Amino acid sequence: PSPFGGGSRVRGTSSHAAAASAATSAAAAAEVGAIPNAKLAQPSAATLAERALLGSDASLAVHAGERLGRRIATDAITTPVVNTSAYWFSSSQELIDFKEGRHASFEYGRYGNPTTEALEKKMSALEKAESTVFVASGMYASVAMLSTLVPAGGHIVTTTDLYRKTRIYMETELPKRGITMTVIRPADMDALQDALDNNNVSLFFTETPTNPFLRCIDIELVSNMCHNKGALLCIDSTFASPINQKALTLGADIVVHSATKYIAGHNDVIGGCISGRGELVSKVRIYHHVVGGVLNPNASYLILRGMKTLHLRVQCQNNTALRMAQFLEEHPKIARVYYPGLPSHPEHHIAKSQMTGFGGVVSFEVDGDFDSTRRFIDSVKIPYHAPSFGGCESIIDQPAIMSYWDSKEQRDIYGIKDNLIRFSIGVEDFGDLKNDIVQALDKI
Ligand SMILES: O=C(O)CSc1nc(-c2cccc(Cl)c2)no1
Ligand SMILES: Cc1ncc(COP(=O)(O)O)c(C=O)c1O
Repeated sequence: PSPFGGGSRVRGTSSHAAAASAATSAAAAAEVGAIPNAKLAQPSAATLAERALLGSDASLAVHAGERLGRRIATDAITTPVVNTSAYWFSSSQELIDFKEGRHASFEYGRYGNPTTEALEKKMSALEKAESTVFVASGMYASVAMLSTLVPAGGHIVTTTDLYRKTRIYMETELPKRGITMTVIRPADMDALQDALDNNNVSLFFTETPTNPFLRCIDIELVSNMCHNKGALLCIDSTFASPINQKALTLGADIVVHSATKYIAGHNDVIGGCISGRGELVSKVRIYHHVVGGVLNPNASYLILRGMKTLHLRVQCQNNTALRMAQFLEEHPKIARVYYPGLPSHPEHHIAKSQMTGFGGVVSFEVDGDFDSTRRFIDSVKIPYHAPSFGGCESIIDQPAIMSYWDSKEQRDIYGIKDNLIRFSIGVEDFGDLKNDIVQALDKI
């Protein structure tokens, strides 16, 4: 087999790198994802070696998927961007070996890419997942998961507090496949049990923490409730990031992320990922290979590069957000603060039990009306008035305008008050952000 493990042949590679790559190419071929019809395999020798070497999230964020056994064999420290739409084979026999799972490659760009594969391995290491597939956006990740794991005519459960576009997709597209849905309030475990008892539930899909009220669901509890009834549990863990929460270790079957947010972390790329057991992720990957919401390898590189500092950024954002939440909760012009790290949060006890940090987003209600809230937003100087969250630059928005301007009815149904603010804390200095918020509050 090629010394470079299949299609990504790099000229001028050192013998060391070639030997490392050759040692992993056969094992890598069996890793789910390289060949969609491969039997579910044990982790490759390289993956096992990495796990033995890299114990902490900090080391995994920097090196997992890249330090040992990266399929792209060069002497470069960084993972090269493999810009190709197709992969070549040296002989018909090599192509047959690929088709039958003995030779690792990707055949065509929609079926995979070595740069993206390194990223997938890094995420699998951080989420303690058997497999991860990276895709074009967080929304596509949710769509691919729902399209694959919920059968036509199936029934799902989800929660009232949810990213609005995810809700819109489930309300408008799933019924076209005869799929029905029960919507429960995040803390209403009786409603979840009732839904599981009275429906053949395929999947419970929820965010935790949720957008925008940062409600928290007890992952271990709901996974047991679902599994007792043969239902799968998928957690959208975007607001937590894999640093603060490892949902698979708590019983979730699948985790999805908008990599656009904390994972890439620089407000410069859109992506998504699905992580979990190989048997489940392989089904999503096969769907993805057909439908083709492909993550461009240049985007993969930006996300890989962002993940190098994921642990540092998230820890900083956790700390600053907690200090900001505590400050806001004491301010006379703030009516209410929603932050899982505050004892006043309805699920603070759940967040403490399943999260190591509470994230960088603080939602709060200004003690005022629509116009005074607008004046506050328009008076802040450091946070960008923009959508999205989780990046280095602080972002602030008023969901009543940003996400729900088109529907007063929806705002009323989901409790999106005119004075609600979402504040995504970046990695700026807390003092600078606090002073900026103070001067803006002084103006209302
Ligand atoms: O609604 C959209 O399609 C994108 S706009 C959107 N912004 C946020 C959001 C979430 C947390 C904090 C902040 Cl500042 C913003 N969530 O969706
Ligand atoms: C919780 C959550 N999941 C998914 C998404 C969608 O991700 P993307 O914008 O990468 O499609 C968002 C977007 O804000 C989100 O807040």
